[in-house]
Amino acid sequence: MDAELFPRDRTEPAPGAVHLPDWLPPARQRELLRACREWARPPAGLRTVHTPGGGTMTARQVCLGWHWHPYAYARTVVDGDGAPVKPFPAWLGELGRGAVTDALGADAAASAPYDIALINFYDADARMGMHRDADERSDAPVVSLSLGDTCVFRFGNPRTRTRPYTDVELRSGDLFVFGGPSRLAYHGVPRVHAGTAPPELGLTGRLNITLRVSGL
Ligand SMILES: O=C(O)CCC(=O)C(=O)O
Ligand SMILES: [Fe+2]
Repeated sequence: MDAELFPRDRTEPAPGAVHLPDWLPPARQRELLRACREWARPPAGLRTVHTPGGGTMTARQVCLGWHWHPYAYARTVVDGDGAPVKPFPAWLGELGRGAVTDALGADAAASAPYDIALINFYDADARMGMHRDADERSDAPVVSLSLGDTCVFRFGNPRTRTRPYTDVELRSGDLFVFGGPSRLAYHGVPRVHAGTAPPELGLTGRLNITLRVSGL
């Protein structure tokens, strides 16, 4: 990673979509990583996701609160070991509210509590195609936290998978929030930069945690 003379700035790549670099201090990153490692254990642990068209997602996933499977939510791991999904902890909801307040202001913080976490683990070859987070029944902003390796996060528009989009570099500790007119924007992860995680974190690869309000 190149050294930097100036801190990275907050940016708004699309209306309602905000990138806050270095939002999570190193100690909170380590705490969140420790929690992710617990959540990834079976039952209802980290799994490979298969899509109805016969595809396999390269990022492996574990869910809290509600289990996402293409393209719906359930209370048990219906496409895996069948176990009940792990509970969504209150402290993660507080983190989500704080994130939305910092990114979009207190008025944007959802009245309904955050109750879903999708945790994706990317190894060096993993990526995620352009998609919308459209299986929730709430227009509350999606909160995305990144740990470990830096990635290219492609953030687009609600109409098409293609341009216009902006490529944002998401590093360990970065926050990205998308709500309002960008809540249903297409986004994806075309690339992970292997070996770029902060060495003191102790993670090989990348974790992304998205927090959502189910409305279910
Ligand atoms: O890994 C990321 O940064 C994005 C993850 C994502 O888009 C999702 O879980 O729906
Ligand atoms: Fe997504």
